[in-house]
Order: sequence, then C-alpha cells, then structure tokens
Amino acid sequence: MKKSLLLVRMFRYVARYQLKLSGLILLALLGVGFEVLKPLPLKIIIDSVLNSQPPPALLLSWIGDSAWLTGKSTLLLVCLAFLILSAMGSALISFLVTGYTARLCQRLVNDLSLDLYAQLQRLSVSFYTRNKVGDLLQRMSGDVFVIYFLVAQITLPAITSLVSLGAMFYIMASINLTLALVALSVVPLLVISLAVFSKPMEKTTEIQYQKLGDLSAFVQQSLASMRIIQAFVREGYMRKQMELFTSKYSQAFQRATQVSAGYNQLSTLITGLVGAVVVGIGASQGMSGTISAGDLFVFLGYITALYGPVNSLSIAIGTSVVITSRSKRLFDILDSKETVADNPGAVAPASLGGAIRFDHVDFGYGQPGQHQPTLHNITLTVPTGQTIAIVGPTGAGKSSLISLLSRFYDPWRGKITIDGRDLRDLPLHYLRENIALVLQDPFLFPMTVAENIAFGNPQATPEEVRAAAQAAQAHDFIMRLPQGYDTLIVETGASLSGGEKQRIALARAFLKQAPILILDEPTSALDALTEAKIFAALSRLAAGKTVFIITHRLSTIKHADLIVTLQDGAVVESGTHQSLLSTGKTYAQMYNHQQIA
Ligand SMILES: Nc1ncnc2c1ncn2[C@@H]1O[C@H](COP(=O)(O)OP(=O)(O)OP(=O)(O)O)[C@@H](O)[C@H]1O
Repeated sequence: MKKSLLLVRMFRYVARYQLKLSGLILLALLGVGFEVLKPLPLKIIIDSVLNSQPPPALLLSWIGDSAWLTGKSTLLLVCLAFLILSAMGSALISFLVTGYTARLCQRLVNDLSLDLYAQLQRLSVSFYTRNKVGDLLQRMSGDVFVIYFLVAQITLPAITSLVSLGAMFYIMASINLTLALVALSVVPLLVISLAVFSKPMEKTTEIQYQKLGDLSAFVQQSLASMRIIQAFVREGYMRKQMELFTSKYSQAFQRATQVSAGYNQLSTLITGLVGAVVVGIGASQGMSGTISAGDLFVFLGYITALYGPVNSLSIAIGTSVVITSRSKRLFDILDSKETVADNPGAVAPASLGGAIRFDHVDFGYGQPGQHQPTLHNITLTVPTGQTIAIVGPTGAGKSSLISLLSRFYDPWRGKITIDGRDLRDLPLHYLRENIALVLQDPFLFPMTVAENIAFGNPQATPEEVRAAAQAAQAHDFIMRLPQGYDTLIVETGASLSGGEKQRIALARAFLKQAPILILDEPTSALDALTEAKIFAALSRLAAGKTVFIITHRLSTIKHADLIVTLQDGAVVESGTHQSLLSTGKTYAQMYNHQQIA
C-alpha cells in the first residue's frame, strides 16, 4: 500500500469524531484570532496614542468616531482592554484546547487499540509463530499513539498554522506587499528541505521502530524465562545479548534523531535567515518613512510570530513522515490475512454430534512445496462418543494432528469433517465453542481460580465450578489455597505446581461441556494415583462425547475405543489395545517397554 494512503486510512478513525474535531478546530482557530490580532492594539498605541495618526477606520466603525471616543485616553483604555481580554482569552482557549485534544486523542487511541486487539484475536497461530510477542506489545502500547500525534501534532497545528499564516500574510500584505512576499518565501524553502529529508527520515524511523520491536521482544522473552536464565547461570550471556539489542536500537535511534534534527535545524535556519532579511528590509523602509513606526512594529511582531506557525507546520510535516512508518506497523497487523477463514456460506447446524473424519489429510508448517509436510495422508474415522488415543514417539505429529481439529491450522490437502461437514463449512467460533481443549502447557490467566475454571463457561454456577474441579482432582488443593476458589493466580500460574496447573486446565475443559474433548498430555505432570482418579472421572464425564487424547503413558488409554500410532507424521497402526498388542509392532513394543520400566 502507498505510504500516503496509510495516513488517509488513519484519518478514517479521526473522521468518526468529525463533530468533536470540528468543534476543537473552531476553538483553536478562536485562539489563533487572539494571537493574530495581538500586535494591532500596540500599533494603535504607537501610531494614534503616542503619535498623532488617526485610529484605523475599522476601529472607528466599531467604537464610533466622536471626539470623546477617539480621545487618546479612551483609545489607550480600549487597547489595554483588548490586550487584557486577549491574554485571558488566549489562556482559557489554550487550556480548553489542550484538555479537549487529550480527551479526543485518548478516545482515538482506545478505538485503534480495540480494533488491533480484535484483529489479533482473529489472527491464526501461524501469525504468532512469525511475529514476536514483545514486538506486538510494542506496537499495541507504543505505535498506537500515532493517532494521537496525527491529531495533536499534525492536524490541529497544521490547520491553525495555515490559518494564522494566512491571516498574518493578509495583514502584512495590506501593510507592505513586498515585505509580506519576502516573509512568505520561507514556505517554498521549507518544502524543498522537506523533499530532501523526507525519504531518509522515513527510512531511519522505520528501522528505529523495528529495532525497538526487537528489543521489546527480547526483554519480554527474557522476563518470561528468567528462572531458566538463572538456573543455567546465563545472566552474563543474556546481558551481552541485551547489550547487542540495545546498541542496535541506540544506533538506529541516533541515526533517526540525527536526520530529524538535521531537518529541524535546517528549517529553523531557513526561518531565521528569512526573518533577518525581512527585518533588514522593513527597518530600512521604516527609516525612509515608507511605513509607520506602528506598522513596522506590527511587521516585526509578525516576523517573530511567523516562526511559531511555520515551525509547527514543519514539525507537523516531519511528524507525518515519522508516523507514516509507525502506522505501517499497525496496518501490517490490521491488514494481515493470516486469519482462519470460513468457507463462504458457512452455517452453524442446530446441534453437533461429534463424528470426526480425517480424509487423506496432508499438513505442514509453512507453504506446501516449500516446506516439508509434518503429517502425511492421515485417514481416520472416529464415531460420535468414542475415545481415540493418539500415541507415538516424540515429534511424530500428535499435537499437530489435534491442532487441525480446532482449526489452528488448515490441512494442505484433504479435509477433516465433523458429522460429515467440512470444518471450513462451520463458522469458526461455532466449531471452537464445541471443542474443549487441554493443551500440553496449561495456561492460566491472572484471574481467580474460579474464573480460570469458568473461562470457557462464564455462566457456570459456583457448584458447577466445584464439581468440575472435583472431577479434575483439583478441589482439595484449591481449598488449601489462601482464598480457596477466590485465590488470585499470579501471572501464568507461577505460584502453582505443574500438576496443579494441569488439573485447573482439566477442570476448565470439563466445565465447558462441549461434545468434543481434546486432551494433549493432560496428566503428564501428575502422579499415577491422581492420574487414575482423573481417568475414572473422565470416563464418566466423557459419556456421549468424542474424546481425543494424546499421552505417552500407555497404561492410561488401555480402554480407549481406538488407539492410533503415529510415526514420522503417518498413521502406522490403529486398533484397540488388545488388537495392537497382538500385532507386536510399534504400540506393543512401546507398551511392553513401559511395563518393564
Ligand atoms: N509451529 C511450528 N512450526 C514449525 N514446526 C513445528 C511447529 N510445531 C511443531 N512443529 C514440528 O512438527 C513436528 C511434529 O510436532 P508435534 O508437536 O506435532 O509432535 P508431537 O508428536 O506432539 O511431539 P511430542 O510428543 O514431543 O509432544 C516436529 O518436527 C516439530 O518440530
């Protein structure tokens, strides 16, 4: 997408609040009015109070032209009153504009953050495999403020600067057109300097925020794995890595800052030089009597005042270049097509049975043809209500196989059906609502124990939560926690043992009461007795449900309706425990080996 379009798209967010923004702009323009008119009372004081020129015609039309009103004392009072009013007005308006801008911008940041969050929720697992969490965090918490800059540092300053430049030019031109044109020559000069600097500014900013993303990702990963770093005494190594990331970021930051500073200094220089030329010409015209002392005062006042809007205009243009690169980082997320799409016309059936079929499924991580497949030609049929165990050596593809059921990925070839419907013909949210899942690494949220268990079924009553915890053999240890079910779990469940976390994750899956239950090594961290109790509860809870279970402990799945052995991504055998034992092949060898061990 063209970079200029990125800002246009960003404006669509701002356009949602066009009424509020218009009000804000009008208020800011009122402030501009006070600023622009500021030197005029001083001109009147110099020309008509201190000297003998008549007051300007416009003023006379306002206050009348009786001798009393145009007396020097009254004029002085009128001018002073205007100066006081404009000082108070400017202060009040600036206060209001700052407050309203902050409020509007915060809303915009919130809107953008929510859209990004919603899109992140839609994106598939492959997106998260490709992007680092720390970098995404940086985009969500840092880059999202580009919309703030768009309003507060670009739109508002650009409009108010242009209007005040126009108004000042109009007044200056009515005093002395030549001088006004010299003063305005600053604008094309600034445009030329921006044309020279915009590409390098854009590039260096893009690199700067990429490096910041890398640094954030490294810090995030280090914090999450601090125990491992300490256990392996790799603090020194990690510090060196950190130095590397920070030095790369510092270099990029310095380069971007230097380029921006170059542009800013050049524009300051241009403004200063043009100002000096105007002062020189104006002063010499004043000396020759071409313009009055009051007019020259207005002119000089505007020359200094001109710097403000010209400078904020150049900052606004510079910022727009910088935020274009940062907006791109946001639109990369918003435009990502790495979502799991439903087939057109996907509809939810009235109910879901749970008969599952893998039909000649090939799957791999990455692109077919460019990457090796992980699963080859998988064909499996699991009738409703049956329990199927997937076994096989580590890396055989067991977790990959079940990840296809929740459509974390789609097959390269072949299809998976539930009750005869292709998974892609079911709305994704409907499919996932009908699957309860326990992953190998049970993730707990920083919420209470009860909330963690009820995560997939927030309407569950406390009694139902308790019953699920009992089935998962979690109730007793939960009751020993300081606040029982109301105990707040610290981030990722760091204060619980691996087995405790697994049991909460199991309770969460049991409580969901979905027709399909997928358990990926759900009891790997549990002792044999607890495991046996959980499997007893499972056989009761799983009545009528289709259950997929992956386990390395083969004694737990002896009663499964079907056992499938995977090896190197292919089904090498399937059958019941007894039938597989009798073949003496892979399953039998693994089982016998575990019996001896
Ligand atoms: N996100 C991923 N991206 C690329 N390759 C992956 C990804 N996840 C798994 N793999 C690869 O796919 C293969 C199968 O992995 P999978 O996790 O399905 O095996 P598994 O049988 O469940 O292993 P284990 O018993 O150790 O859990 C492995 O070679 C693994 O390296």
